[in-house]
Amino acid sequence: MSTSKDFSKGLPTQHNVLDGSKLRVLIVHARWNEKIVGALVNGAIEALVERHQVPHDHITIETVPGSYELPFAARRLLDVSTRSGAPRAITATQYGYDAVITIGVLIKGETQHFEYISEAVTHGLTRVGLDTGVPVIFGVLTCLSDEQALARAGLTEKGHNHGLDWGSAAVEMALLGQANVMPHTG
Ligand SMILES: Nc1c(NC[C@H](O)[C@H](O)[C@H](O)CO)[nH]c(=O)[nH]c1=O
Ligand SMILES: CC(=O)[C@@H](O)COP(=O)(O)O
Repeated sequence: MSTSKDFSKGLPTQHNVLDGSKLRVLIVHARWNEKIVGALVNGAIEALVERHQVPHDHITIETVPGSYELPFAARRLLDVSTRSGAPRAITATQYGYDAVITIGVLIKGETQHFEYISEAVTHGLTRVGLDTGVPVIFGVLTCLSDEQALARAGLTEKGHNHGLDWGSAAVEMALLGQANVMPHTG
């Protein structure tokens, strides 16, 4: 049984060896809650580049106003990626990216806006992934306070930047099903 002392948040590290050097990754992030979103985006990029060797020029970053726009933008940007003449991704889909990381920070206010947006974004992003066959990483924090959001972006003393996990999740999911890429996890 783990205690709070040896409990560490985030993904375990055995998949950090996955080679993402041939992958093309799209990051779409909201501009709401800019400071927190910025830290999460940086965490995702750090994981892609430093843990998984994704080349900087294989990472495309686009922004949208708020989290509600993320599902539409993810789908639209995937669709135009097939028409842009960009080099093809390594996965066998018609799209130019092997994975999409969507990032936003929803913080509960006084009304039910938070609940409606959270639910719509969650379902929308799930749908984009299943409809396109391109893994869509759910990098949307749904927080009840500013403090919760800051901690999950690694901006507090004991916080953990979830963007790091999202970068690794994107690589793992992009490589899913490809021969000889999964480390033996015993
Ligand atoms: N309140 C938050 C929003 N709200 C904006 C919506 O996401 C959307 O842009 C607007 O309703 C227009 O369609 N977005 C966040 O990302 N975070 C929030 O806390
Ligand atoms: C995430 C939200 O929708 C929220 O920030 C909106 O705040 P409010 O409910 O006070 O309008």
